[in-house]
Amino acid sequence: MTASGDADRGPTSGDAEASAALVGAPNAGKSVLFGRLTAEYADVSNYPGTTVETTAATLGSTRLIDTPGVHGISSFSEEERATRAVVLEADAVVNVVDATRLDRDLFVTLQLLDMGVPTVVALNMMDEVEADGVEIDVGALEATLGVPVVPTVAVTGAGVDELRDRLPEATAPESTPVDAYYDALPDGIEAGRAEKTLLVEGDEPTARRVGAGGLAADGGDAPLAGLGEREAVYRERRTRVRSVVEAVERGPAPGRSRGGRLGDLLLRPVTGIPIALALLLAVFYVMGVLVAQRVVGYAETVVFGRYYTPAVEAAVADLLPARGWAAPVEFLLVNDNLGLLTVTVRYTLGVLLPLVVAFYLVIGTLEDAGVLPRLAVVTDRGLDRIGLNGRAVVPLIVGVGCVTMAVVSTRMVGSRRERLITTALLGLAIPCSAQIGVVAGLLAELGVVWWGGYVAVLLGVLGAAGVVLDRTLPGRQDALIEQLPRLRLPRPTNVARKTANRTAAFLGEAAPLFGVTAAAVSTLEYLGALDAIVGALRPLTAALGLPASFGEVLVLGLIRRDFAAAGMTGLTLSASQTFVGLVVVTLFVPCILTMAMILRERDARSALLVWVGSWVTAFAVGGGVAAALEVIA
Ligand SMILES: Nc1nc2c(ncn2[C@@H]2O[C@H](COP(=O)(O)OP(=O)(O)OP(=O)(O)O)[C@@H](O)[C@H]2O)c(=O)[nH]1
Ligand SMILES: [Mg+2]
Repeated sequence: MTASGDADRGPTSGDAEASAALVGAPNAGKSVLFGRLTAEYADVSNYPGTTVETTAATLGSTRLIDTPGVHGISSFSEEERATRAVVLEADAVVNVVDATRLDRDLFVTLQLLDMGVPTVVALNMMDEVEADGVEIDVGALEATLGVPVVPTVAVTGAGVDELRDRLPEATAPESTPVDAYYDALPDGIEAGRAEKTLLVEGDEPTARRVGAGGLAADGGDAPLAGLGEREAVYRERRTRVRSVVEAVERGPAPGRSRGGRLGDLLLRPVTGIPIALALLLAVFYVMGVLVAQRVVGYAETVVFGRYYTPAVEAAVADLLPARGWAAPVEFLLVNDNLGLLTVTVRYTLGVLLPLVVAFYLVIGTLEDAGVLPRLAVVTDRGLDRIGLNGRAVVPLIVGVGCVTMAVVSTRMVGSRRERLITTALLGLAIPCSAQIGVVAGLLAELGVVWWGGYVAVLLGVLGAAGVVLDRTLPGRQDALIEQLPRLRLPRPTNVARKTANRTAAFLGEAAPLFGVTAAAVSTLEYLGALDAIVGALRPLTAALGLPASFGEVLVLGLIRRDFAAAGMTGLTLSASQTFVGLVVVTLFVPCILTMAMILRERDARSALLVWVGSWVTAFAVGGGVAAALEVIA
């Protein structure tokens, strides 16, 4: 259902099916509306930049497209290019406006109307407008804009039926003040109103498409000089936005709502840091104590230990003949190390699944509330010191959910340089949910101090790696802090749906991969080759003060770091050995799917940098921690 936006495509004709696109600022509620209108779930989170690729589904006979949030239809960033391409092709646009931020969001509205794109405005978040004590004269707004305006509360579904009904009324005014600029365009240009508007705004892909660059080049001017009236057009449009807002909005300036005050507390270091610590403790308690010790403990000892594993072993023994060829098959299926039907199933369903689901619930709740970007800001004011702007926070947060997805969302991070830094940090130091789950489980048995130590080591590595990358990569960072989302009460239905989606994706991806990995490792073991590999890794494991069997954990870690963490549950280690092992496993190479994504989104050099860098970091830091623990103990 997901189609990558073909960024530089111009309008094409002859598509039989009508299409409509949801377009608007980041975090305005497009994806919630998309879900309401089509019953297709698109990822929803309370921070800007959740949607990075276009998604389509049908609404009656119309193809409805969800797009990444943008503050303008242009080509400055990857999301904007994706959204611009969709807008140029769509037959109509549902412009989703965050009604609490009219002054910001009507810019896109007026731009769409200037482009002559048939538009219906969904005036979303009307519940929050009401809670703020603000009044918006919807009739007046509709009259001023000259297009249908439908107040909605996407999360409750209010207004969604009316929005669906009025979609066919999508329209645009005959002419707008931007028309005055068209005269300045070179003669003989073949472009519709949408493209003419983009041209006067100096949109380069459009200029290239209509050949305007070439036209101006022999006229002596710089290719876009005659076309780019961007400054003037934008200024004029902002003036119009202000006068529209003044005309239709009444009431207290969006001031200190309860969410606003709490949001401020999170941002101030004195209060924010203790809250962040409290949240970390809560995660530790939920993950480590409730889920790892109780649920996983029960699953391992009772469900698998008492019932499942003995039954499967007995069944395999009964079914397979005790003849020669059956021996390797039996080994593959039920060996104590990574038997396909025994240990692999236990790790996947008994260890990984409960922990992953629990962490998805935790992270989904935090995402829905909008606390994560704030915590990131307060706990890491030094973000710019490691060469990143505020937008990089989101991929790092997404990474805690799934690093593979996060690599895709680095698209929203300003420059190439910052994208590379963010990707590297994701690969090096951000553990994914599956991993955090197992890690928290293992650390819970050691106690809360170790949990604190683990978090501290990771933050230290994150900071150090950032500083090093910042110093060594050429270029400068651009300052750009995305507006923080408003704090909201998490919605259980969204959290549940998101968790279900992610769990299904996790099982679909991890289970087969684990099966293949386990079969491969068992085969190596049967052939005696595993011992050779483990032997080769022995100098490394010995340097960490870990037993040779940790080498097997590393082999699993080459595929996925959470497999490695799960593998550690099968070893007998002392507290400090467990800690060292977990640090190494966390910093070890990204899972192979993440590597594939880095190759797709970046290039082979970056992928190699991250992969080799992970080996070095994991063992350097692990060795350091091992040495330090020896000294303390
Ligand atoms: N109170 C309230 N919250 C809403 C409403 N619509 C959406 N939200 C919340 O706003 C947040 C953003 O919603 P999304 O649908 O992910 O926003 P989006 O426009 O798709 O955002 P991007 O994908 O980042 O561009 C989520 O936390 C939603 O639950 C609404 O009408 N009222
Ligand atoms: Mg979205």
